[in-house]
Amino acid sequence: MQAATGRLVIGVDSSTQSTKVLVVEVETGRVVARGRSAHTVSDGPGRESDPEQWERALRDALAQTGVSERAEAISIGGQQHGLVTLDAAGRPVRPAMLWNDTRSAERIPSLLDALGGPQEWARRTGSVPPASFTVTKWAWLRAHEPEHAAATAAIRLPHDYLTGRLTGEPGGRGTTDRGDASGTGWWSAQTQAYDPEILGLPAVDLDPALLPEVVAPGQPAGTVAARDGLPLRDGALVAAGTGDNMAAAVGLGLLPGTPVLSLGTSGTVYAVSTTPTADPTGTVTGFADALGDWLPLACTLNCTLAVDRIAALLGLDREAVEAGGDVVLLPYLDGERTPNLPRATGLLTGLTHDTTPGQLLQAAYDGAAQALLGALDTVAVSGSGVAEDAPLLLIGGGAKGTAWRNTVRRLSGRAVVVPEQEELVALGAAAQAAALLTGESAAEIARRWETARGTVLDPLPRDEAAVERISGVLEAAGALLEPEGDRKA
Ligand SMILES: Nc1ncnc2c1ncn2[C@@H]1O[C@H](COP(=O)(O)OP(=O)(O)O)[C@@H](O)[C@H]1O
Ligand SMILES: O=C(CO)[C@@H](O)[C@H](O)COP(=O)(O)O
Repeated sequence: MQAATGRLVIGVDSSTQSTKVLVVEVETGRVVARGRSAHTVSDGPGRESDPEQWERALRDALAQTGVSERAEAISIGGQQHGLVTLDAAGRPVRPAMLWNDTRSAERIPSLLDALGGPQEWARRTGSVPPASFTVTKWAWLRAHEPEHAAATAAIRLPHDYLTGRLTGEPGGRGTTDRGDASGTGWWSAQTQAYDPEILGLPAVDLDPALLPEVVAPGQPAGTVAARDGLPLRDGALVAAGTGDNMAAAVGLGLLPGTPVLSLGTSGTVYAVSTTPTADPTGTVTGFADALGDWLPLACTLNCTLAVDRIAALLGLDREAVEAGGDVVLLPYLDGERTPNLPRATGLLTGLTHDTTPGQLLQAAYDGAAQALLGALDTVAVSGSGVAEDAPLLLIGGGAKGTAWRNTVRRLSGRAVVVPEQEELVALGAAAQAAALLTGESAAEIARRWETARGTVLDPLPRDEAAVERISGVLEAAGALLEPEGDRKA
């Protein structure tokens, strides 16, 4: 890489599978160095990661860049929703329960009832909380591990935890931002503050003093004060950071009218909206964005990892897809959130003697992609200005794959734009950090950096037959996907 001469900032993406760090030149947006370090996630009934491992991964990834100590500001984008519980000394009480841990689904019916039903949750918070949301995880912890709940002196989201490790949380009050706060379930989209009634529900019973301060868009969280071996400059500015999807929206300089499809551990589809949204069906969560607008979003639990797993089971390379056949594969290996089937398992139907392994793999791509594309109409609410034929911005690790690109084109019938820049979450975080130095808005900076520039792939005729096959199987599957008594727990 060319030597760095200008002012530098750091953007971090602490996502489910890894930490990615970009060192970016403020003036030009040029990425001058990068680092990456993997995380481990538990398997078995839950999905957990050790927050201290994220910090070690951050240290490794920063050190790999070789220039991190030159940066004047840093910001963290992180996987949304995870419940990080800290004791009075600021150490994790237990591993974090992640966004894709569905054990807390059992708490949802009573939480919904306690506030007056899904409609009321949507009206207040913008979302009907799925098992991903922090509020359901906290309710689960109180019910199953009361000793851990009692030992909790502070609650943080993954990005808040890392921000706090940088700033040292002066006065013990950590920070978050409106985007990530809007995925907790206890932040009100109406008042844009924590909701005392939700925090006071018997199943939640959470003292707001345990929660971080919600920093206003564009304001810093503090300065680097607690380096603890992190290769950063003392006194460098720390931006508020945000959830990874909000960070990617910033990183793309996203404006209303452009839908985004992100293919990573999670699949997400979203657009910026100038008005708050409230979908009482729960398909779309009405998040806030990081900058003062809104980010209606649908998310699946099974995307690139699930498809890669099916390819591995078949002994195929992930690109070895074949067209044809009538097989349908719903790859709900981790339960699913869209559609909301937290205890579902994968379902395969339509096999014949003629079915080839490549067709089975293609069916896995189709099942994963259609779950997201089917939610696009609900994301395209008024305020988001998304037209029926608006091209889709395709991002995330999966966007590098030809099979993913072609599946999205074939099932959406839309043109697809794949940005040249691959790490949009980290770039968005870098833009947040740069905004602290220049006084511009982070999205303006990203637009100045031309981060959304990329290859345009023309639309393919929409494969209506495949879309209908998938919805037909979903409708007919009933109890196979939603075990009896699922919603009564
Ligand atoms: N060249 C590629 N083609 C298709 N998929 C890819 C390619 N490279 C990486 N991936 C997929 O990207 C995924 C990781 O994407 P990423 O957006 O980094 O995930 P996350 O942010 O959830 O950790 C992997 O699960 C892998 O399947
Ligand atoms: O739960 C959601 C969005 O609501 C996920 O999108 C998480 O934010 C995890 O993101 P990745 O690690 O897959 O990027």
